[in-house]
Amino acid sequence: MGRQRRDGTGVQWTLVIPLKALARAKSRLADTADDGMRPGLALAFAQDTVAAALACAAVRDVSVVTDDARAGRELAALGARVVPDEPAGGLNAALAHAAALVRAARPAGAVAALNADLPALRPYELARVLDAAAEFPRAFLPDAAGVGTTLLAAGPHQELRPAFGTGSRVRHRASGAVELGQDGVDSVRQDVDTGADLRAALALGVGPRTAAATAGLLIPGQ
Ligand SMILES: Nc1nc2c(ncn2[C@@H]2O[C@H](COP(=O)(O)OP(=O)(O)OP(=O)(O)O)[C@@H](O)[C@H]2O)c(=O)[nH]1
Ligand SMILES: C=C(OP(=O)(O)O)C(=O)O
Repeated sequence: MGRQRRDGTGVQWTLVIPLKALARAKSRLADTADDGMRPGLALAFAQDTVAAALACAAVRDVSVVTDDARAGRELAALGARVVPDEPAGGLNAALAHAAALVRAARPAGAVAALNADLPALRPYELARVLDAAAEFPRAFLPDAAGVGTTLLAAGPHQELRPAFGTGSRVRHRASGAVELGQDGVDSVRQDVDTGADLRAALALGVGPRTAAATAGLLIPGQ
């Protein structure tokens, strides 16, 4: 049984969080963190994202889609289920496959894809977004830059139909997913791709793994 809600819609979500191999992750942070640091930084972002997601009252469980052994170990230790990155066809294929696995186990379950690079994520802001998403068959939240997507949600019996990647806001809107309101949910929108994004996330306040991983890092413009 899912946890009882004190407020909100009462819908309990399964989150699917994709994470590529740490050695290849966060390439756009190369001017901020060197090759030796980026894998640890990508893992710290994912750990803070998963920990906040698991602490969210609207979240039943979290599946991380990854083939990275170290990330899988660390995120399973936080309480996430780890799903293999199949069919090796990139981000959207992996998300569609993982969402189908979730649905096979619970056909009427609500499923949402969430980026793994949200180190400032606040559980109550995530609950606000998921409660809003529960009003629609499919819904999404644009990222802080206004061009991408940080969350795509599909209600009971709805296919997720993920179209993540550069410029995904327009694609998700064109797919019929409802764009959710953006007030008061900055921490769910603040993905970290660049040094400027990292600065913005630090200003919001990041989780403890990201705080430790960025201590002593010279971030451009900071
Ligand atoms: N499982 C899985 N996750 C992926 C894949 N490609 C990207 N992701 C994840 O999807 C989210 C957005 O990915 P990207 O922006 O393409 O990659 P990134 O590592 O965040 O950043 P860049 O290397 O700078 O592009 C991140 O959480 C990634 O880890 C994939 O092929 N499989
Ligand atoms: C995958 C995405 O994120 P980004 O490329 O910003 O990491 C997206 O916005 O769909």
